[in-house]
Amino acid sequence: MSLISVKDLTVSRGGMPVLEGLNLAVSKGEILVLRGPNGAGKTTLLRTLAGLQPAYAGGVVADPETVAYAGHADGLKATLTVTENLAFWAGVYGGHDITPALAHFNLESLKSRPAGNLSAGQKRRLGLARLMVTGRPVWVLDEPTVSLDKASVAIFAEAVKTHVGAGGAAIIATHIDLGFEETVFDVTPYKARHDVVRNDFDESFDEAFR
Ligand SMILES: Nc1ncnc2c1ncn2[C@@H]1O[C@H](COP(=O)(O)OP(=O)(O)OP(=O)(O)O)[C@@H](O)[C@H]1O
Repeated sequence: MSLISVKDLTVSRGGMPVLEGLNLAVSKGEILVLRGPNGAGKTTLLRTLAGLQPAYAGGVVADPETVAYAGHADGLKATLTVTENLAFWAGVYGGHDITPALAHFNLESLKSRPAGNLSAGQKRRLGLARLMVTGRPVWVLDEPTVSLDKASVAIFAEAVKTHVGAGGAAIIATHIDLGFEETVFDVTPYKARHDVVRNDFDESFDEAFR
């Protein structure tokens, strides 16, 4: 049985359909990697899967409290320390131990540092460590490796493998090969017809005619 599925889903941005006719399902142990060019609609789809925006048509089927989402913004509290941030999220999600997350993402030496004083890559590591304290089965991740160095990418990939190996699942938009045994879902063929004109109208063209 799938942990999350969508049937004939249309997702939208600014009230306009971006992708339509989407059918997909993810079960325990599976990693689904979303591909498609910039602006294709991957973020829009992920945000809809995570329940951060409503579906335009069709729907997402998942039990409540299924998805943990990590998007472009890290969602960190700048004045709280690394430990306090993780403890905060553990509290929100139901009290999971933060020790393995601190250890796995090499955050122990930074644990008393306010999140606002971390480097971009360290912030990203903390944002991803947050996933481990949620206890949620489906990790929905939008370009999770941005700002990460090679070693941190490997640490992140290991966390995902461990999570899915323990019966979780992940849906990830990424342009890089993370070495997973994954199912690839290219969103390109699902581009909504209504979106064609708007997407083809690029900014330089716009500038030239102001
Ligand atoms: N706030 C907004 N209002 C209207 N349209 C938007 C808004 N944000 C994004 N879009 C448009 O929606 C479409 C889908 O964007 P989305 O961010 O989902 O693409 P993406 O596949 O994640 O791109 P990337 O690979 O660049 O991150 C794009 O054409 C984009 O320009």
